Amino acid sequence: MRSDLHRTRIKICGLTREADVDAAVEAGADAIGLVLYPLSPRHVSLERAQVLARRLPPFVQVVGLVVNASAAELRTVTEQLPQALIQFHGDESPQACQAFGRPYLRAARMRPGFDLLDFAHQHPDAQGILLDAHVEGYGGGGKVFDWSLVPAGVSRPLVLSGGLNPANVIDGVMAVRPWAVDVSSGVEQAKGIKDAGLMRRFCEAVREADGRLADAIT
Ligand SMILES: O=C(O)c1ccccc1NCC(=O)[C@H](O)[C@H](O)COP(=O)(O)O
Repeated sequence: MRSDLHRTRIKICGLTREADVDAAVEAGADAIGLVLYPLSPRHVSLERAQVLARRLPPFVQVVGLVVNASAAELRTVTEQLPQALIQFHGDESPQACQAFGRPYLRAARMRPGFDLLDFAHQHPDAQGILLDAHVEGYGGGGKVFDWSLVPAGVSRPLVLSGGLNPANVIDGVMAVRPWAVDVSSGVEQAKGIKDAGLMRRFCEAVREADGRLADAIT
């Protein structure tokens, strides 16, 4: 249940440039996502991720996104980017996600018939479940899923994702009332190239949604 004081957290994902990291922080992002998956057009190496992460001020979280990384690769990520919250965005089992013993984000690819309640129960150590659209490949598809598929009572904080942008994020927050939202392509000029104005407008829209929900509660 949301309180009237809830501030929907904002993750902006797929950053590759220093100026975009700075602009995301300026716009009000609470987290920046760095795609460590080599096949993504938004991929950054661990060395670049360290450089970008060092720009973050206190209380802005870096998220390291992996897809079916090996245990050795994951160990390297946690050693070289120890401050990162890991986002599992592939087919990783609950055991694989929990094996490295740290909080993590687990992506769920939403589609009719998907049991999100059970999925969340399988991930008691997940700091959150990121709800993404079910697209070919693994993610970053810019596609909205049917928000009515999200049931009440999910046991882990939810991060609404998938095709969000400044024009639809208010509706998404009002519909799902998530702990946080996540956006990538909806604030881009091109893959991996963010638009400072779109990031600002996205964050402003999330604040507008919070205000409307607070007014509805009080
Ligand atoms: O962003 C990518 O390129 C990507 C590639 C492979 C797996 C996951 C990827 N992104 C995951 C994210 O967390 C995105 O922010 C999420 O899919 C939403 O993307 P969008 O619909 O473009 O806002």
